[in-house]
Amino acid sequence: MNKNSIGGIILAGGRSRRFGEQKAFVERAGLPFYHYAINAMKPIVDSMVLVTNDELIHRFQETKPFLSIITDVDNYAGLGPLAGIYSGMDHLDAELYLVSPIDVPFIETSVYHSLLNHFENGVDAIIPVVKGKMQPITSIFHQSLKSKIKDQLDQKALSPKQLFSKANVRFVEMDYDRAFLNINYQADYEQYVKE
Ligand SMILES: Nc1nc2c(ncn2[C@@H]2O[C@H](COP(=O)(O)OP(=O)(O)OP(=O)(O)O)[C@@H](O)[C@H]2O)c(=O)[nH]1
Repeated sequence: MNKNSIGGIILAGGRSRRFGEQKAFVERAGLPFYHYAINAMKPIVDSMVLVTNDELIHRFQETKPFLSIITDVDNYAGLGPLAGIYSGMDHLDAELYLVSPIDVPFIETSVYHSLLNHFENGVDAIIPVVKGKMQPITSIFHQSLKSKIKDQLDQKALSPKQLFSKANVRFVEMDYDRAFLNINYQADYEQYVKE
């Protein structure tokens, strides 16, 4: 793939311990959650990768040709969202990466369009802040962060906050209501998703 392109990374290697069953396959309006992440990015990206784990990979095989399904690179498997982002960057060569978890069933393409408006040369990441809370994995990462993420993973420093302290990050206040709503517990599902 060319440089100066936009890739999509869908983080799908979590264990859903709090939810109690795999969140990716829970449905909103008849569509599994992870499809909302795919659909939000699809109009913008040149290609996309979904990064999961050995246990789940077979369950994602029905998806589309523009989407690669991979697992975290061996050394960092299961180390959290940064491991997934690194693995996605390693698989897809792009300049910018739109990143999404699989538990945001109201995510919209407009979120990514708005974030992209804040990109300029030298920016390493564009991170939304919604109601005062940073949303590090519904965000945009520049390829310049790949080696810094690798350094962090090597040191088992797994927090995005630590990464951002070493990078040129643009934090963008956003006032979306549901787009960033992430479903961690069954109670969240009952309250916000179930119709
Ligand atoms: N590729 C990859 N994705 C991950 C990893 N850990 C978490 N994720 C994904 O990152 C997103 C946010 O993770 P969490 O909300 O903590 O999800 P989780 O780990 O499944 O949930 P809990 O077990 O309840 O903490 C979700 O889309 C997860 O699937 C990982 O080690 N590798």
